[in-house]
Amino acid sequence: MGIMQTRDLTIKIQNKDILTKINLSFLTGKTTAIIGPNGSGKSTLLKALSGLNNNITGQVLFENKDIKDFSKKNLARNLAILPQDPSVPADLTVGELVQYGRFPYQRWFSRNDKEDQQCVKWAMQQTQIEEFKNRFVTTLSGGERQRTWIAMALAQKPKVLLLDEPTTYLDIAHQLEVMQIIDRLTQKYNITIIMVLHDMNQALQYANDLVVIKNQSVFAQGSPQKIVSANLLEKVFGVTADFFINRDGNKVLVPISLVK
Ligand SMILES: Nc1ncnc2c1ncn2[C@@H]1O[C@H](COP(=O)(O)OP(=O)(O)OP(=O)(O)O)[C@@H](O)[C@H]1O
Repeated sequence: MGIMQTRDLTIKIQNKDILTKINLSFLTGKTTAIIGPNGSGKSTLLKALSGLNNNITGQVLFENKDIKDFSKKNLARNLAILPQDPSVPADLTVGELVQYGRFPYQRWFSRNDKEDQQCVKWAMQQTQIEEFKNRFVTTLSGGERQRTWIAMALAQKPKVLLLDEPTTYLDIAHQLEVMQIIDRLTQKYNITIIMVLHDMNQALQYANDLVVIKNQSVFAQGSPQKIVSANLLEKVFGVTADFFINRDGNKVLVPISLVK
């Protein structure tokens, strides 16, 4: 049994069906990638998993309990989400932003400053941003900024980290950097990662499990190395692709053309 499940999760927005009867289970301490065409409902699914979408029918379960039964703070101690395009106030330093991640642990009558500081330090170490601590977030490069957002989410000390396209806008080296941070979080700290990705090769290389969304439903779920095939790419994205085996023995793909 995975750390999170959806049961007949259905989402309509303004009377339009976005997701219909989604039944998924997410592996504990592993990385799950969610892929699918633009507009297929990936971000909507991620938001629903985080409890940010109240407009759902069906259930989202965290450790077998409906997330509706968690207080906001308690949920935030377990689940952290990094949206696609977070915006940052102009006058916030890296250290201050990461500190915000501690909000779910702070109470008006007692602040556990030492633990807060330790968690902030740990989060900044994991994402290698300690040297930027006193810089304004707005002055960072795209890669540094993305690591800062991840650090803020990590400061929450979540069991599950939800990431929406964490490598968009990054060059290939910084994409790898983010994926390696993610890898370490699962392997060393048993954090469960659920992320929306567009890059199928990143999913093939880094995800333990893949969820493919198409036409408001789950088209397939399973090990990416097993389920990604020419047939799947044709049916889901309408493209033909060639496959190769890389030096690690993993499948990689090269998209070739649109299916006529
Ligand atoms: N607040 C909203 N109001 C109206 N429609 C919405 C709203 N939020 C999402 N939608 C619609 O729901 C559908 C799914 O959107 P979503 O952002 O989840 O897709 P996605 O798979 O993440 O897309 P992309 O790959 O382009 O980021 C889209 O048709 C979108 O226009």
